[in-house]
Amino acid sequence: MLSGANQLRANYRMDGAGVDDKTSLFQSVTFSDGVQEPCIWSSPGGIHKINIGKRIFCNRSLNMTSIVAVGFDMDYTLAQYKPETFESLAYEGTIRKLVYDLGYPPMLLEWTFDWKYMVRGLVLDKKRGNILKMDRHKYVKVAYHGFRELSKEDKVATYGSTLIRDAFDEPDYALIDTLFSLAEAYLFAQLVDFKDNNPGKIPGDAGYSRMYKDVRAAVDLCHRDGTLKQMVAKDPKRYINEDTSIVPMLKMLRDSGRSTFLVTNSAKPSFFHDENRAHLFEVEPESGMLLNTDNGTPMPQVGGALRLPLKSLNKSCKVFQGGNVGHLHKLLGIESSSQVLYVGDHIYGDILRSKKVLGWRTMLVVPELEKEVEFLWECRGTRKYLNPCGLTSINCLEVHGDVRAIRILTVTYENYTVKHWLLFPNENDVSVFEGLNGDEKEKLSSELEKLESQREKVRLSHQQSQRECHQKFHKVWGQLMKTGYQNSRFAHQVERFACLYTSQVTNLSLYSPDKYYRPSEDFMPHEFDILA
Ligand SMILES: Nc1nc2c(ncn2[C@@H]2O[C@H](COP(=O)(O)O)[C@@H](O)[C@H]2O)c(=O)[nH]1
Ligand SMILES: [Mg+2]
Repeated sequence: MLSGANQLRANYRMDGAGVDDKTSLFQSVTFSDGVQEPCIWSSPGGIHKINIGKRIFCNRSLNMTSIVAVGFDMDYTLAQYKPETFESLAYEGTIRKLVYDLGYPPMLLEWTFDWKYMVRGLVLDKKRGNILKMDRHKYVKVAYHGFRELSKEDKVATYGSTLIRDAFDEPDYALIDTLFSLAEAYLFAQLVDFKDNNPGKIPGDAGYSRMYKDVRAAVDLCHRDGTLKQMVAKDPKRYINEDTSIVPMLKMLRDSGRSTFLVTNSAKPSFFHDENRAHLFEVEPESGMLLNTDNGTPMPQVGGALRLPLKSLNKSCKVFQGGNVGHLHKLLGIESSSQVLYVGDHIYGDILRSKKVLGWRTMLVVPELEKEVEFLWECRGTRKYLNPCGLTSINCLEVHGDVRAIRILTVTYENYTVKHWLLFPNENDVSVFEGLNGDEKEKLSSELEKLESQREKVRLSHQQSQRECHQKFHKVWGQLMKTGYQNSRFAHQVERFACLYTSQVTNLSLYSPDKYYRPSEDFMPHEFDILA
């Protein structure tokens, strides 16, 4: 058992730079195979090639040398479920409960699930039957009623008022903030459509909120009554990715002197018992304690200092149910909560609460990120071209030495030049014609009309290009971390609460366990053009 940072051993120095690693620089590098790829420039001696999809991104400086213990969540973190099979299982189990236990029409049993349709970060409006994607200011940018997109007018009328400061939180809204919620969100959208098209067919003619409650209760039951666990236990390979790099990653951390621990709501005994992996955590292989949650044998309880004084903690017993962070820190020799790095997949349960309530450092696992950044890399040129700030020149239309209109020529991108016109003063301002004779007025007027029509064309084509770019990420919801030009609400939460984020927990082993993670520089809008 470790008692402090001073006992850490730095066996692994893969990046060579260790404590003061300022060299982590993201670059496009052409490798010997001729392929240009994004890489990490990770050591003074050369390039340590890390695929961009596997990179660890940093929001807040984190010096691993001050981390004494690394904790892990289990489900969707160490146990990498395959949403295509696991969420389908949850979907089917939920439908069966709706039909057989809650009286929903049997035709639901024929429904199918598109596991790719819903994404994290969406918000369900339970009362209205809508699914929303919003930006970091909680401005609703994309809204669907069931599977029907709301018109811009309907969207603005329902959510556009800046006077109503809707928090878009429980109880009227539900956040899709874990991959476990993809199936219930999809089922909710299906039921909304079904109710609209089949009045009276939903039991008790329940409203949208009631339907959501039923779906939630049915999903919850699938998790509690063993429906899902039993199926996964029968054929784990079908539902969980076998990741052979987890054990080496845990060993690497332990060899570097860190304690490792697991804090989970889940019980996955097979992980520990297969190949005797229990030694990877502060768990005794023979104890079988994790199995006990399933077979009913009492687990050791650490139910709070009042009931169980610290001195009575049985050191040989390494699995606890309940308990509190004080006990855990004591067991791990943690002197300050910032010596703990916790890695999880749930932005609220694992990350926000660990950071805000416990003061732990955090790393969020976002499996979707791998594809997202790879795709971003591929279409980086288009994104630059779509950036509305990319001005290249400004010209003025002058009449009699007066500036009557300003023409802004925007971005030139790979032989494709877009002209964007901005008028000043605008065509409704009659002063633009003051002092001009009839011919001059007509000439200027037609010039302004041309500019206006060209501006409209550019605006529409720009909008279309932006839409196409977003649709490449996801046909309905676009880029996970963006909503238009703004960060999405999900991205905003990641930025605020996750010190680090990455696509897979095992990406930790691609970096030195002594790495000093540093964020990129922040830019305010006024600094951006000058410094970025
Ligand atoms: N009772 C419910 N349990 C749920 C639900 N969604 C997920 N889960 C279970 O939580 C744990 C998460 O494990 P962790 O390792 O990530 O902490 C896992 O066992 C799921 O089955 C739910 O809606 N209701
Ligand atoms: Mg989890």
